[in-house]
Amino acid sequence: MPKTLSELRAGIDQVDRELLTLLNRRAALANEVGELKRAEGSPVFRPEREAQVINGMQAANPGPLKDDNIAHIWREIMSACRALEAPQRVAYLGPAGTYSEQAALQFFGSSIARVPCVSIDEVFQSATSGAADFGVVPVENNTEGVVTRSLDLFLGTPLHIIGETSLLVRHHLLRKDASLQGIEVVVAHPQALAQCQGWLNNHLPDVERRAVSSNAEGARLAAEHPEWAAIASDRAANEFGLHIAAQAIQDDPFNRTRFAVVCLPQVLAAPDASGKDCVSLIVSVPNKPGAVHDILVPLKQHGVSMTRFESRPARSGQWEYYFYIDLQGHPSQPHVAAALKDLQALCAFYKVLGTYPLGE
Ligand SMILES: O=C(O)C(=O)C[C@]1(C(=O)O)C=C[C@@H](O)C=C1
Repeated sequence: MPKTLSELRAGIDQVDRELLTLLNRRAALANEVGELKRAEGSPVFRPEREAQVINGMQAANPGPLKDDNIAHIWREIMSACRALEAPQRVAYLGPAGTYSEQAALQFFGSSIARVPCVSIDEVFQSATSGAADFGVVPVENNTEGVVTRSLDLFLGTPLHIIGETSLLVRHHLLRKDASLQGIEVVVAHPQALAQCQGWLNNHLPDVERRAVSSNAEGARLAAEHPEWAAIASDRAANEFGLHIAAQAIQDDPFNRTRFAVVCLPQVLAAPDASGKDCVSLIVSVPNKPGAVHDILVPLKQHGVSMTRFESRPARSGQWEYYFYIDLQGHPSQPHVAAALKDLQALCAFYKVLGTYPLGE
């Protein structure tokens, strides 16, 4: 005999009670961990431990819940437990409703103290001055390339990268009214305007495109001006009471943006190895033939994979460049340590931006 709806719901209620007891037992343990950490003055947030917990739960997952769901659920559980130890203050490019905010929530879970900033520069300043414990900044988009302001600020900052997360970015055209008729201006962050240029050329070829400081700021303006439209997320549509006049208008359906999570080394030292880690570096090489080739040799010799290689002008007036390099592994692994030592010996400038668990 198949069970009735009320029997099945009674089963769910029973399981929920058990989950409640278990979750509170877990929270009480985290509270005790918090007391231990307070006594020894060590940091609350431990990204490598959280990565291990999530990897472990995914490995043990028999289904039917998907591994993505498991990651999401445990991220929130740990966020709530962490907030009992001490709520972490996280700075990001605001206002509410930006992709940067979404990235911050994806990385830390929703139990954080939010510190929205007006620019990427202010995110770096907040995390440097102590106004926030952590900052979340965009570093690259798979269609538009690197976020140059973030890369340039990495060069001189005392902050280091302790984590990363990447977001599938779906841009919508948002407006007070749900139609495409009578739009005079499209407002958005320059990156979003660039990521949607094909759609804009096809559907709104004669409409002015105006760059603003963030997509959420564009949404705020579109809520004030009925003849303006914004390019932003569905969260921004909710936040500012706008309609989605056209959905998923980004030219690349797999449009992803990667964000780095930064903090002062005093707030959190480089995370221990989690098993799936990355080292980010900035280097420059002497201006001589073959120098760029030479820095790749130690990586090959020690069997270290490079997952990213970007260049930025050094602004020295010469044709000199800084190279932003991501390597797979952790410096506690002898082959990675050996490759880094040999690489450093070849560089005119060498800065480790961070060592951190690979993100989602
Ligand atoms: O294991 C710890 O250090 C904890 O504080 C517990 C816990 C968790 O909830 O599992 C919470 C915060 C840390 O970032 C890591 C893990």
